[in-house]
Order: sequence, then structure tokens, then C-alpha cells
Amino acid sequence: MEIIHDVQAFQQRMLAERQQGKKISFVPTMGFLHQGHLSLLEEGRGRGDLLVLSIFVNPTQFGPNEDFDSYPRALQRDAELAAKTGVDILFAPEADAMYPQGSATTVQVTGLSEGLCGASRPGHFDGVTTVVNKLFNLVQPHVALFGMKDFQQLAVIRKMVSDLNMPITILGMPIVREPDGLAMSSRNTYLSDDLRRQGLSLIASIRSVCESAVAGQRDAATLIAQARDIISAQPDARIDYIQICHDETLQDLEQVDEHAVILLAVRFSTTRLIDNHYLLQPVRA
Ligand SMILES: Nc1ncnc2c1ncn2[C@@H]1O[C@H](COP(=O)(O)OP(=O)(O)OP(=O)(O)O)[C@@H](O)[C@H]1O
Ligand SMILES: CC(C)(CO)[C@@H](O)C(=O)[O-]
Ligand code: BAL
Repeated sequence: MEIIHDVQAFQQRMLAERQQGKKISFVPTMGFLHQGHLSLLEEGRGRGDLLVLSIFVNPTQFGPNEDFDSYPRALQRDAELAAKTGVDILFAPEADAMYPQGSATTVQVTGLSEGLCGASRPGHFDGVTTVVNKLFNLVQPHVALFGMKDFQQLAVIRKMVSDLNMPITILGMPIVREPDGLAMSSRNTYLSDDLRRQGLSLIASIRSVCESAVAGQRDAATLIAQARDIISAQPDARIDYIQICHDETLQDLEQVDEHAVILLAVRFSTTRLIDNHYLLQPVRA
């Protein structure tokens, strides 16, 4: 596996690979790799001839009071895991090379990026779509893989790709969970044992509302109240949002149907966890 830090060198290398007719799979991440990331890489490996991973903690998607400085970073360990998983090229640029002085262009997906996490993290998705657009231009992948854990991010990226006629197939991959059901996330490392236990209320509430929905309760407000009760019982939980939305439009639904997804964001002390699930699909965790 080759590690490239320099933006221009990386772009030249990717152009050369494409000219050789390689089919390119791309997985963008912020690093501190876990099995969720590796599942994207494993799928990507089978989808192309060249597997490219980016690790870049993108400053423009963090708010001024968010965790950019403390975000976990472990490039050496990540590189070892990536190499074992079959990554061909790891791109790990510096922030000032990605955003040289004078950078003035952003990409914004209106509508879809405004509710849910967009409402509690103003500007977050503009940072995501801008950096993903830049990465897509550098890599020019055939296929790019994203996790469904970041459900709104996936919807926003699909919309950007469609609206801007990008010739890229976007694959959304299932959420990988710890054995006890907690969705894997780099930010889980912030949690004390006690907060981690409290964090399990996300999957507990998902299980409970999915059971009710499958048993016939289709009223979204009732199901949201049920989830809220389970999570609010945790002493350190501060609910950011619990919503039941249509999977493509992300509009709130009043009645549950096969498009209905429950989306949750909850702070446990300073750590913000997100999770989601299709209400009428079985919970495997
Ligand atoms: N548990 C998971 N299962 C499947 N995909 C995941 C999981 N966690 C993250 N991903 C995906 O990996 C990609 C990179 O995500 P990122 O590097 O932000 O990791 P993360 O663990 O989600 O970190 P964070 O704690 O910042 O949310 C995204 O497409 C994200 O959806
Ligand atoms: C897509 C992404 C790599 C853009 O920085 C990030 O938002 C992430 O890791 O999900
Ligand atoms: N996984 C999404 C990146 C973020 O929370 O900033």
C-alpha cells in the first residue's frame, strides 16, 4: 500500500491509474478506523481494481465549539489496518493543502441538509459536501462507499451526485455494531464505561419501537414518545432529536410505512451519538 500526503502528487497518480483503465473504488473517512470503516473497504475491494482510502479530519465540517481538536487520530495504526484490508492507496492530506489560502468555493445541498443533524450542526453538511466534492474530483472514482450510520450524510451525498451529474455510483452500507448493539463510531472512544452503558439506550429504543411498529403501531408520534421515554431514563442523556422520516426526502412522517426510518441524535455528556433504523425491518443487533 502506498501512502500519499501531497495533493498534486495524488491527483497525478489517480489520473495515471484511470488512464490505465482501472476501475476505482473510493472510501472517504476521517480515520481512527474501526470495523464499520473496514466493512466499506471490504465491499469496495470487490467492486474495483484499485481501492483508495482517504483519511482527512475535515476542519470545515466541524462547528467552532465542536471536537475538531480532540477528534481521535491514529494514522500509523490506520495505515496498518488499511494495508491488511487490501487498500492500494491511502491519501492523507494536510488541511492547508486541501484548503489553500484564498479557497472560496463551497458546495451546498439545500433542503436535505437543513434538518436533523444539519439543524443542530449548522454548516456541517456544507463542509461535508465541499470536501467530498473535492475528494471526488481528485480521485474520480467509479464507485464510492458510505455508511448508513450517517444516514443523512448518505442522502445528501446521493443528492449532490445526482444534481451535479457526477458519474459515480454511491453505495450505502449497513451499520456495523458492537456485539451489544452500539453502532461503531470513532467517537465511541470518548465514552466512559458508564456513558457507554447509557449509550446502549439508543439501540434499546430502536428495538422497542421497531417491535411496536411491526406489531401494528404506525403512529409516528407515539413511537417517538416511546423512544424518548427509554432514552430520557438515562441520567446523562440530552436528546438532540428523535424523528421518524421518509428515507429519501427526510421529511417527517406521521404514519409509518416501508420508507420510515427512525433517526436519533443524543448527547451523553459531551459525546454526541447518532443511530437510525428502518422501522419495519428486523433489528439484527
Ligand atoms: N458503524 C458503522 N457502520 C458502517 N459504516 C460506518 C460506521 N461508522 C462509520 N461509518 C462510515 O464510515 C465513513 C467514515 O466515517 P467517519 O470516519 O466519520 O467514522 P465515524 O466512526 O462515523 O466517526 P464519527 O464518530 O466521527 O461519526 C462514513 O461513510 C460513515 O458512515
Ligand atoms: C464523508 C467524510 C469523510 C467527509 O469528511 C466524513 O463526513 C465522514 O467520515 O463521514
Ligand atoms: N461521520 C460524520 C462526520 C462528522 O460527524 O463530522
